Amino acid sequence: MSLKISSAIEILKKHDLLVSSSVSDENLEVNNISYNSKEDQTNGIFFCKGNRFKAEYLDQAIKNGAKVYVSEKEYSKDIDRLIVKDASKALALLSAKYYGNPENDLFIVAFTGTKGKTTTSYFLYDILSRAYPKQVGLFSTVDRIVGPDPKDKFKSDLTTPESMELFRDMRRCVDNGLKYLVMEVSSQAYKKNRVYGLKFDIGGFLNITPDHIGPNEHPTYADYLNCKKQLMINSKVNIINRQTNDYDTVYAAAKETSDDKDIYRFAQSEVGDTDFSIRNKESNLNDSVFTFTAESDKAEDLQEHSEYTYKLGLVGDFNELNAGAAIIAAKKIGVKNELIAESLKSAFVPGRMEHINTKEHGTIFVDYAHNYASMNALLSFIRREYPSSKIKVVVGSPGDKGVSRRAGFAKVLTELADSAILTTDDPGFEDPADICKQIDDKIDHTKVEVKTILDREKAIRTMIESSNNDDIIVLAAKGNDAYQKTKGVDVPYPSDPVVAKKILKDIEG
Ligand SMILES: CC(=O)N[C@H]1[C@@H](OP(=O)(O)OP(=O)(O)OC[C@H]2O[C@@H](n3ccc(=O)[nH]c3=O)[C@H](O)[C@@H]2O)O[C@H](CO)[C@@H](O)[C@@H]1O[C@H](C)C(=O)N[C@@H](C)C(=O)N[C@H](CCC(=O)O)C(=O)O
Ligand SMILES: Nc1ncnc2c1ncn2[C@@H]1O[C@H](COP(=O)(O)OP(=O)(O)OP(=O)(O)O)[C@@H](O)[C@H]1O
Repeated sequence: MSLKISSAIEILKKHDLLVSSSVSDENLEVNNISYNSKEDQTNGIFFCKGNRFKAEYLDQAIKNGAKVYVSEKEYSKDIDRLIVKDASKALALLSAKYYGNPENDLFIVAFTGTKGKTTTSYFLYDILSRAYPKQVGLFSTVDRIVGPDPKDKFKSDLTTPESMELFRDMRRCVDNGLKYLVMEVSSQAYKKNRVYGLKFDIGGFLNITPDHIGPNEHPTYADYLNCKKQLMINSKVNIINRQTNDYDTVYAAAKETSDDKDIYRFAQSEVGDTDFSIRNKESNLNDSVFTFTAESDKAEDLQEHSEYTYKLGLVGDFNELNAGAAIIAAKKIGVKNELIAESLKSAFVPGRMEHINTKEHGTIFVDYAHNYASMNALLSFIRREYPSSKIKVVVGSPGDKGVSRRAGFAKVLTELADSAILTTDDPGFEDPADICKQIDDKIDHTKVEVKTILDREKAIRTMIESSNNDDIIVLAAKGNDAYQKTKGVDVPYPSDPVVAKKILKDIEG
């Protein structure tokens, strides 16, 4: 991989990002790119970016071999430099070029939404992998898959990677023979210009509710919405949940760059003015059956049958909605209904509505729901489908972020749970006992029975041992995370599904 400095200058000028350049040899071709001074920078281009950047990082990068740096400030006159208006935008554009513009060789489908990005991405990844074996990549919060070999699958650090890693991993996808990429795009990705300049073949907008607002994330809801809707502006074909909050704003964003014929709307209830409708036919604790109906001419054109019935192996009405978005994307790519149906029937998403049937202790769901909106969607679904079951929840809230989730959990537990055990979930630098107390203080104890057990494994054991076959236990918010983020360290934790299965083995054999 390489980048010629003259070409970098040309790209920066084209995007009106170049403020000044001080370059001794425009023909220099760098073959190293980095924004982390600790790495080897031999014959490299180094990017000074981020609020916490310090001048000494550049000194270290120069010592480590950097030949050129890109920055919003002139920190040093010791090496060649390109001074730019925005270093994160420059990083995205120049990384794409450095890695040989792999995005041009991939059909990219991206999903955004406050909730459902991971689930929908896995649904579509599975569908496309059946239709086009060994040709599909996945960039999700859980895993990044850059090739067909098991060694090409690894855990993600961010939902949407930093632009440099994004283009690096797209390059790996292309080199490994992949043709399709399914990815999640977080609002932060737009806020931090991780996907700057990237055009998506298909973009899906699932929903938006107030979340991710606070220090280090978005200052206001308006800023959050503005970042999220960028996916619609930057997608050729748009898939939009007709029932999302701020639908008019999202639709207008899609219209900025796409014709009506390239915008597909879908809805779960009779809202009218939609292209597809999803209607639940039946559901149980293992799967749900729903019809997917074309409601407009362009929707008719996309499907072989104007109505098709799917069985989804992941319960929750919100998952039918996620499936709807994946179905439209798959249809647009040309996958047949039968193949989509086969895939959805056996859908599995790590840590999302994973269910464990017990012999004598009810049904256990492990689910990543970790704010009011997602817990409300989850517990309302269970309450509606199983009105006579007791809903028992084990949950904690993380430290150092998302403080509003604590009041959200108190509210949703009061409204919908029968009993709860509050426990530890990624306490960071906070005391988990304080976090649990903050949740507990806001719960109406006349409506829900609450205990605090800080040891998460003990909390799960206590809940399982005290439950019987009519109960539904929800192990919430941690999904299948195999760590507890504690004081800056990822302390290993076996994960909720593993813990629950081990306890069941102990007590049920
Ligand atoms: C707020 C935010 O998005 N921050 C991200 C961003 O940091 P930044 O550009 O501001 O950089 P910084 O942390 O100020 O550091 C300054 C620079 O100094 C460099 N450095 C630092 C130390 C050193 O010795 N040498 C050196 O060169 C660093 O490499 C960095 O380039 O760029 C970093 C990578 O370049 C990211 O790791 C970091 O994500 C942080 C860790 C994060 O957790 N972000 C969360 C909020 C996030 O993005 N979440 C969304 C999902 C949200 C959702 O669910 O919707 C996501 O997409 O994952
Ligand atoms: N469409 C939806 N609407 C509301 N809640 C949902 C929806 N889809 C999933 N959920 C709930 O949210 C949880 C997280 O789902 P998922 O991981 O797919 O979303 P995400 O957008 O990737 O989340 P995050 O950004 O927090 O990683 C699920 O475990 C489920 O409880």
